Amino acid sequence: MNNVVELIDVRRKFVQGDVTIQVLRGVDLVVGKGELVALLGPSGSGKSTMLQAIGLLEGGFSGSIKLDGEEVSSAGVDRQTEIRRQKLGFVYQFHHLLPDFDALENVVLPQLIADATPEDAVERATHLLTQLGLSERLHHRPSKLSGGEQQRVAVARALANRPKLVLADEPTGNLDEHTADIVLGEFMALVREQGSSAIVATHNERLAAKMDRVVRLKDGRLA
Ligand SMILES: Nc1ncnc2c1ncn2[C@@H]1O[C@H](COP(=O)(O)OP(=O)(O)OP(=O)(O)O)[C@@H](O)[C@H]1O
Repeated sequence: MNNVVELIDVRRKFVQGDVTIQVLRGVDLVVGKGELVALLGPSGSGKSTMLQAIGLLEGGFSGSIKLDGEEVSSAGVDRQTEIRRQKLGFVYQFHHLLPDFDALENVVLPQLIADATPEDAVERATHLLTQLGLSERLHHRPSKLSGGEQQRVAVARALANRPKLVLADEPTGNLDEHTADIVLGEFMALVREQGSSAIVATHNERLAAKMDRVVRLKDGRLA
């Protein structure tokens, strides 16, 4: 069985003028199928940068990045886009939902882009949103939802295409403690139910302790 993520010696530096910041200094990480990993580290330690590398959202990295057994760091742009659509789901601190579409449509759209039939996409979106307690909110636009509800829609959207791997960057960082606990619990249950893996970047030790494993980014490497 393939690991879902294998990073070997991943490095990233940012150069601005004559200042160079070496953010990742040789990151190694293996994430197994179905594993939920918390990524901890102080502000500025490179958690988002690491998720951008794994999510194929930016270039400029060196080292090896394998997703689902495939070396993707050297893949072409088209293949990387395909991998993002087929295999990855993303949740951010701020929901980034489309404001002119309702909750259901926000979860249906990524499925249509991935070639699902409209009937299947609506059924899957309804199922996910119902599991997240939003069956009465399907036709609300994001602006008519609470912060916790918005983030639940973002979770449903990330899981809609049954990604092998969900990358979450402070997914509950914008919520109060109680709501953060509930939404994270729901997120973890759904990820487990569909057998996906997840990497969740967070500052929150308490939430991190609920995951299968905690890794810490320090001085550009994982401890
Ligand atoms: N596009 C960029 N250009 C220049 N520097 C950058 C860029 N992106 C990130 N950095 C720098 O890289 C370092 C790591 O940033 P990153 O956002 O990955 O940290 P983080 O651990 O996610 O922090 P936080 O917890 O505050 O979100 C920071 O010092 C940041 O200023």
